[in-house]
Amino acid sequence: MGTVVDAPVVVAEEVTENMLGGKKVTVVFVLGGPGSGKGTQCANIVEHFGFTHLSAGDLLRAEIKSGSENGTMIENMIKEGKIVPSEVTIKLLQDAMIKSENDKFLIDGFPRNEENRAAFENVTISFSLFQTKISPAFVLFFDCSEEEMERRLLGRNQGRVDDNIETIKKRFKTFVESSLPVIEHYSSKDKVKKIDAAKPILEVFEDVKAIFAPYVPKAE
Ligand SMILES: Nc1ncnc2c1ncn2[C@@H]1O[C@H](COP(=O)(O)OP(=O)(O)O)[C@@H](O)[C@H]1O
Ligand SMILES: Nc1ccn([C@H]2C[C@H](O)[C@@H](COP(=O)(O)OP(=O)(O)O)O2)c(=O)n1
Repeated sequence: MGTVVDAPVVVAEEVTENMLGGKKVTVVFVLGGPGSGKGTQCANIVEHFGFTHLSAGDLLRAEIKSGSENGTMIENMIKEGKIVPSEVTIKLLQDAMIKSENDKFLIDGFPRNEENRAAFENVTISFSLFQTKISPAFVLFFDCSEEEMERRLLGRNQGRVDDNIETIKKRFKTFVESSLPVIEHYSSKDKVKKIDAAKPILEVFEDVKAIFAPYVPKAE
């Protein structure tokens, strides 16, 4: 019998729960197909419940505009309806969370695939052996038909390079193939709060409000 030599294992000195930038954070993932109304409802939640809204798509579009070295790659992925590699998106989200003075975050449009999810759950803080495991308090899922989402995206009129019928079809395919499995994963852990997002904006917000009731900010 030969000698079995174990491969060296690097172990984090400490694994913490939801600690980031010296604070304990509350994270809600906001998921749903393109055009399901995530951004619209996040704006309402910010106003009523004091969360900070971090849209993965907005952060990626800002990165393109800033002229960063990843800009062209990100733009091409977005035009093709594909998902940008996790390390890029997670760095943007992590930096924004650390920079913010808030400790309650709505993370909109993330995680969009299994790679996004697994990578975020084991974020390693740079420059240290500390590792923090960030898991969401719950996942808000806006459920809407493709027909309705297509109508909304074609009417959104924000000059986005991906709101054209050809890219929209690709985004729907990516959503079904890559994002729905993430929702199923959280569903199996009883973490998904599903909303009927086909209703008018104010009615959708009534349902959202009921879910966020435990997060009413304390009166000053
Ligand atoms: N419940 C709704 N009913 C009708 N239109 C909506 C509703 N929610 C959002 N919209 C509109 O649909 C478009 C897409 O909404 P948005 O919030 O940008 O979606 P997402 O962030 O999921 O892509 C926007 O033009 C928005 O004004
Ligand atoms: N986690 C994410 C979120 C968005 N993206 C890219 C790919 C998506 O099609 C675009 C647009 O996402 P955004 O959330 O802004 O918009 P939609 O939900 O598609 O309307 O950004 C990504 O690569 N990874």
